[in-house]
Amino acid sequence: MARRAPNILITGTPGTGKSTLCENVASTTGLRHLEIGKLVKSQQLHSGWDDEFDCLVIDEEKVCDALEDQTAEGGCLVDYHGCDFFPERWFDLVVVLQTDNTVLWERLEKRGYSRKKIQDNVQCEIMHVIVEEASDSYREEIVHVLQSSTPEEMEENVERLTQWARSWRPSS
Ligand SMILES: Nc1ncnc2c1ncn2[C@@H]1O[C@H](COP(=O)(O)OP(=O)(O)O)[C@@H](O)[C@H]1O
Repeated sequence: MARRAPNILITGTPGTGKSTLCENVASTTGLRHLEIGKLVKSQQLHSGWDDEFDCLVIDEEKVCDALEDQTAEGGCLVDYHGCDFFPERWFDLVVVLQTDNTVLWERLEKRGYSRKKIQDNVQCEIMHVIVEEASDSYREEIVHVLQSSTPEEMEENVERLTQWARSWRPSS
C-alpha cells in the first residue's frame, strides 16, 4: 500500500531537541508526532526497569507492532533516541540531531538527570553512536545529520523539514 504522506524518523541522543522539533513540524505540516518514550510508558511496551542505565527496557517487537498500522498509512513523525530496530521500509527520511557537548550537558542537568546518566548520554554524543546507528540501518541518501545547539538551528531545522514534507510526493 502506498503511503499518502511521508514518514520521518527523528533520532539523536536524549536532549538534542527531537521532541521540540517534532512538535513544531507537526504543527506546520499536520504530521503526527509519535513520541516512542511516552508510548512505551502508556502502553506498557517494556520489560521493566534497567537499574544500570536508569531507564525502561523497551520491548522493540511490541513497539514495532504498535506502530505498524500508522506507519503503513503514512504521515508519522517518529521520535526516539535509537533507530536500529524499526523496519527500514517505514521511513522516507531519517534525521539525526546533534548538539554541542557542553550545551547537551547543561540541558540534561536541567532535566534533573543523575551525573552518571548525563555522562553516559554525553559520551554517546561524543562517540556519534546514533549517527553510526542510522548510517548502518538506513540508505545513505535518506539519512541527514542536523545540528541542534541553538534556537536559530532549531528554527532552520523546522523550516527545512516543513519544506521537505510539503514537497514530498508518493512514489508511483
Ligand atoms: N536547537 C535548540 N536550541 C535551543 N534549545 C534547544 C534546542 N533543541 C532543544 N532545546 C531545548 O533542550 C531541551 C531538550 O529538548 P527536547 O526536545 O526535549 O530533546 P529530546 O526530545 O531530544 O530529548 C528543551 O528544553 C528544549 O527547549
